[in-house]
Amino acid sequence: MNPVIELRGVTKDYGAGRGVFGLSLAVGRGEVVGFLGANGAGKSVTMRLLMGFIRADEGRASIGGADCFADRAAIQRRVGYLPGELACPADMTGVAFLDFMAAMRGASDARRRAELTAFFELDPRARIRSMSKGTKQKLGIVAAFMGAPDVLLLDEPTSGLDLLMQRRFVELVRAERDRGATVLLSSHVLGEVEGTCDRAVFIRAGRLSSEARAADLTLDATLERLYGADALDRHWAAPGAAVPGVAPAPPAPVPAASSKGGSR
Ligand SMILES: Nc1ncnc2c1ncn2[C@@H]1O[C@H](COP(=O)(O)OP(=O)(O)OP(=O)(O)O)[C@@H](O)[C@H]1O
Repeated sequence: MNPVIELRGVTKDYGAGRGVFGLSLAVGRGEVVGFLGANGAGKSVTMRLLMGFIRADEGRASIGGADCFADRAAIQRRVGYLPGELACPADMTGVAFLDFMAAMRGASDARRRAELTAFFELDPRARIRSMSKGTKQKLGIVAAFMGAPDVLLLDEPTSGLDLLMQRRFVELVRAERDRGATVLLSSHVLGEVEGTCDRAVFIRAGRLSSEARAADLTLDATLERLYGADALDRHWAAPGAAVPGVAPAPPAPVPAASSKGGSR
């Protein structure tokens, strides 16, 4: 494989076990890879390292052979990045935000921008401050995809999108894959990973833990990969498993199989 996105032994240590540690990961040209991990596992930190927003303590992150930190200006122009949360002045309108992003990336394909805006039924004229969560997310998606980048880093891309828009997003990523784009996509949504990705890599407590074909992501197998083999046992045993103020319900008795048959 000729990797486009590559991490080699990357560590960013925030202390107290927080951060990412010795990450090695390669995404080949035209591959769509899902990046799965529990809350706080290190997905966004990895994305930010790849965008050159933060500098690794150790190891090397590169995209297309360019060092993500040393060549960050070029990386940030070239890569379509959808952050977990849009960072922009709240007073800005959506249109001004898209203009700003297009100017920053030197990408000004007005037709594609209009097509994406229509596809997601987005009216970008409002001030970002007044937009709903899903509308802001659509704005971020249009900004990330409008330059037709050949590399996309998408951090929880369907967060806040309604079901129809989630489906449209899956269709868009499939079209980008057919176009040959290389994509790393973090997600908590199994259907989205199954619908778009070739394979999934798992991160636990800042370390890559396992890898699976997207087609093999059953719920139980994924829970195990995310939290460990005893995940479900630990969940039920944990004091936090009871909903505050609600007495825990006794476990439902398993229906005894009748020896007389009598199925209806
Ligand atoms: N600037 C920072 N300073 C200190 N700790 C940080 C910083 N950024 C991230 N962390 C810590 O690094 C760990 C990984 O965070 P990250 O945001 O990458 O998680 P995530 O996998 O994206 O989680 P989620 O699914 O909740 O979005 C967390 O413990 C987080 O608190």
